[in-house]
Amino acid sequence: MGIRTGAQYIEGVKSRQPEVWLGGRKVTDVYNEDVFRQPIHEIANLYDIQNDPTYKDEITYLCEESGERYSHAFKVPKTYEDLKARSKLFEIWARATFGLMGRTPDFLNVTVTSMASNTWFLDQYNPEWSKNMINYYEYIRDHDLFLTHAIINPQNDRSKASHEQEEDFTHLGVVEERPDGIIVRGAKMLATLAPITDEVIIYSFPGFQPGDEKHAIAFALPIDTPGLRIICREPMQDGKRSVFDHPLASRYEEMDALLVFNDVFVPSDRIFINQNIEAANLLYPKTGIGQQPAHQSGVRGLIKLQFAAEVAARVADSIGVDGYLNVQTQLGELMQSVEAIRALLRVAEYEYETTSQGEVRPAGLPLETIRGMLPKLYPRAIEIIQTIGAGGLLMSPTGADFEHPELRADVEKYYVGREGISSQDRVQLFKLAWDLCGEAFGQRLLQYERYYSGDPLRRLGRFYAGFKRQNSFPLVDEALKGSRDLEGQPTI
Ligand SMILES: Cc1cc2nc3c(=O)[nH]c(=O)nc-3n(C[C@H](O)[C@H](O)[C@H](O)COP(=O)(O)OP(=O)(O)OC[C@H]3O[C@@H](n4cnc5c(N)ncnc54)[C@H](O)[C@@H]3O)c2cc1C
Ligand SMILES: O=C(O)Cc1ccc(O)c(O)c1
Repeated sequence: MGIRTGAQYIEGVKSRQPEVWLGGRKVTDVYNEDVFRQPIHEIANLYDIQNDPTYKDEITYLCEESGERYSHAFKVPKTYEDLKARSKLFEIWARATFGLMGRTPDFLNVTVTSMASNTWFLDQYNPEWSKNMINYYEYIRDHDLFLTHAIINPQNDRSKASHEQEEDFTHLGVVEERPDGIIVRGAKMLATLAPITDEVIIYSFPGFQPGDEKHAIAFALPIDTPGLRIICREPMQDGKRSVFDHPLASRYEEMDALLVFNDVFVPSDRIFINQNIEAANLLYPKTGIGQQPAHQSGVRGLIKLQFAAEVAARVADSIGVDGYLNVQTQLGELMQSVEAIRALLRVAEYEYETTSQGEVRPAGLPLETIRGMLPKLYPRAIEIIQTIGAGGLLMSPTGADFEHPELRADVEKYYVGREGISSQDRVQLFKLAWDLCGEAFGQRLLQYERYYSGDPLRRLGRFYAGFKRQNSFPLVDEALKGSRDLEGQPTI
């Protein structure tokens, strides 16, 4: 079939009946649920963009073998140009949501592409698993599917392994093996956008310990598989808030959910890892499934940071405070943050690595540096918007106030900005800024940037340890040589 349109994606959503729970209620019609309506349309827009002649040739490719057109997310990058083509896809899609939606279809599509182009890894354990992975990749590519994923065990007792949790099968695991598949029970988190996706893929960040065998699994299923329950967090919007009052929150909320598997059957051909701790723990570090989606996160994160920086600058300009040195230094800091991430991204792409399988990946060091820096730079950007907007962020009247004949004159007078900025312009800008830096919606966006790639603290610690393994800090040896005499003795 090849690339889908927005309408085809929506048809898919309407055709399914996943078991979705929202605020103590079972959702019977996902498409017509207020909270999901706008996000569904934002995702549909992305599918439409790939059919738009302005972008089509840039972000999709014609496969010679099948004669079909697929998204660049499904092309295994073999050259720098392939990597750049992917980067363009990430950028065009991220711009469409200002980088505020992180788990758009490209994220997991590149992950699965990466799994399928590294089946040497699964082959070591079971050739059936790698065959299943290749078939699954072709299936989602041919149908252009949208996946959610849950790779973290629920946050119960982090000081204990999965098999040591108070109750058995709190963490997802295999309860029964059958000739034609496995039955799984337990929970996994944190499946962003789950209710409006086509499929779910389960794998794990490393961390399984001896005794966790039954939990060490990877598989994929249709999102409406019987027994799979999607428990949504409390929505931050009701789906009815006005675009004037909440220009971002009313459009880009990504729902997050806990997935509960109530004895769900996984057919053999959808199993990628079955009860193998080593395979489950090494899948992430040994294949490209860290680096390739991190490329998407880097490009998207850059757009989001740039957006936040622009909002800060426009807020400052609109109230005439960007001539003050303290405000200028904060804005300058933000512009430099954006430049730093942009430069790292370019280095990651330009200094790409080629694996022994011929797959091209963005360079690890600059990519990991982005992962380390964004969880600090984005919260700082939000803090700067809060600092510059100050009390004004809390003062905005509503769209309804503008429309009320008794109030109109007041709101048009008392909310004006510097010369040339009308009351409505300023209020709209401040509402947008508040969605980003004050609303629960904005706090989630911040939490996303901190945690989407795992715990940033442990990541940074691992980064240093890995850096040390590969670097002997030779400059210090060079410098120390200078303080020794010709016989190598210290000069005092
Ligand atoms: C908005 C949002 C969307 C997300 N979307 C997805 C998604 O779509 N799919 C998905 O699979 N995941 C998703 N994630 C989950 C994300 O992968 C996890 O939040 C992340 O891996 C961190 O795990 P945790 O939240 O369980 O934190 P924990 O691991 O429980 O950490 C909690 C705290 O304890 C500390 N801590 C815990 N264990 C240790 C340890 N061993 N040593 C030292 N300190 C420790 C941490 O530093 C942290 O401060 C999302 C997260 C967020 C916030
Ligand atoms: O390591 C990375 O940054 C890539 C990544 C992040 C979060 C995920 O959930 C995931 O599957 C992959």
